[in-house]
Amino acid sequence: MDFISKNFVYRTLPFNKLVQRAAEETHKEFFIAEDEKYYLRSLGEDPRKDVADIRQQFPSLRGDIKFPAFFEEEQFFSSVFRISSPGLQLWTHYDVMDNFLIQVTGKKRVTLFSPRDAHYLYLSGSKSEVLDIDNPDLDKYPLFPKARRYECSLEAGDVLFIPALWFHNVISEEFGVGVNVFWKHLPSECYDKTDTYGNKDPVAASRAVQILDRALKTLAELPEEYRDFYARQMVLRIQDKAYSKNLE
Ligand SMILES: O=C(O)CCC(=O)C(=O)O
Ligand SMILES: [Fe+2]
Repeated sequence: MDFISKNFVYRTLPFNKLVQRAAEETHKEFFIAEDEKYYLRSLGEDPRKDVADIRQQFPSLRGDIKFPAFFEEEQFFSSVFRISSPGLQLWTHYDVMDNFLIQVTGKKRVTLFSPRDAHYLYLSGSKSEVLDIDNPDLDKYPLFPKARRYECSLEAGDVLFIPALWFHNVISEEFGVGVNVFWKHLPSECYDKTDTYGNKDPVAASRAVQILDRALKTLAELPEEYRDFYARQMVLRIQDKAYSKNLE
């Protein structure tokens, strides 16, 4: 799926039909093409306001789902049902919560990139513009090969811990059913209250970015030579004051 050219559409189907279509490679009934792929990412009761909780939206599955006991119930954020066709690839992105990705059936390849390699990923918001991570366009994305990648294969019964801010790209190698659970590891007030997907930046981060945008506008009032001089000082100050010395 390509979030820039939006090569996908949102459609409604009865659940059994969705499962049937996601499980077959060619369809007798389809929306666009007989080999189209399907992806379900479950939502909350009111998708604009509520977060997904598989225990509420799919109560008959409630008893089947036990989240690994790595966090307190009050840290729970959401649990998302994910069903995908074979061959479906989800763009590289980060989420702001810690996450267990639980594979129920099928096989997935998950490629992770460290948050520290973000500057090689050509980000647009929380998503990377590099879609074909196995065969990237090096004229457009020359720094991409510098990003260290960590790959793993998820099979039925496997659970992958994806820490907050770690980029992930997911390819379903088979028809797959999975569930993921996001939880807050920062104090609750750090998170954006309007976030329903677990991918809005923490409030302090969004505020800092807004202030930076204002600083950039202000710098633009200066002639080039001066703007360059003060911008470089500011970069050095950010590196000195805000970069972590504890991370490799
Ligand atoms: O497995 C998938 O389809 C996507 C998983 C994902 O993006 C997540 O768990 O945050
Ligand atoms: Fe994700």
